[in-house]
Amino acid sequence: MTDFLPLEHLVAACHWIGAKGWAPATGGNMSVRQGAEYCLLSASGKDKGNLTRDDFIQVEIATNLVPSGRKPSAETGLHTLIYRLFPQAGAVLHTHTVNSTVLSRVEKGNALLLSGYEMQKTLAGQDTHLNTVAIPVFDNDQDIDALAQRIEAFAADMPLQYGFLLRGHGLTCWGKDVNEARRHLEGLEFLFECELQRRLLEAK
Ligand SMILES: CSC[C@@H](O)[C@@H](O)C(=O)COP(=O)(O)O
Ligand SMILES: [Zn+2]
Repeated sequence: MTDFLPLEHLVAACHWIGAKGWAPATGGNMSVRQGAEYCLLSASGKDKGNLTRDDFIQVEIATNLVPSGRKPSAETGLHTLIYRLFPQAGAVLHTHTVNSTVLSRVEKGNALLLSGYEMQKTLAGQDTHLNTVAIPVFDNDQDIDALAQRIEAFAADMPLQYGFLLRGHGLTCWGKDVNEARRHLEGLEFLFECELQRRLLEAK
């Protein structure tokens, strides 16, 4: 695995996420696609800001089976769902930030609507602040299989793009490669902070 450049990029992304404080106290998980059948997922329960290559575990996308018998993320089923839904997805990042945790609770509906922000253009395919970008919000669940099934059913009617929020939990986002997933994470996090502050100020 030493020559697998996307994994090097992912390890660097994990360190960046840790330095940002977006994966506190072992929260968060990260993965990268390894061909059509497998992905490499962060080990469960580790400090994601300090991961090394050896902390990534191969998982079969179709089955969630782990050839090594090691223990990947408790949220493996959400990563493999993204890789199954989107053959072009190359990396998935899940973070626990204050903005995503709070905003996903304040928003009572099933989507966070973002419009009027120039930074929407950090999201692939968005070219104007005049669009409305809907980020789905799913109620959190400790049963990851059930949660993945709920998300998959939603996606059958309304294709997912960029990422989704888990209420009171955090953001899961992806991209065609680690760089794009990082840009989506940073862009969405910026937008969440703006939206939270806008709601706070306009409520006064
Ligand atoms: C630190 S509690 C958070 C976990 O329950 C989970 O939501 C999480 O993001 C990290 O789980 P992990 O199994 O380490 O990938
Ligand atoms: Zn989590």
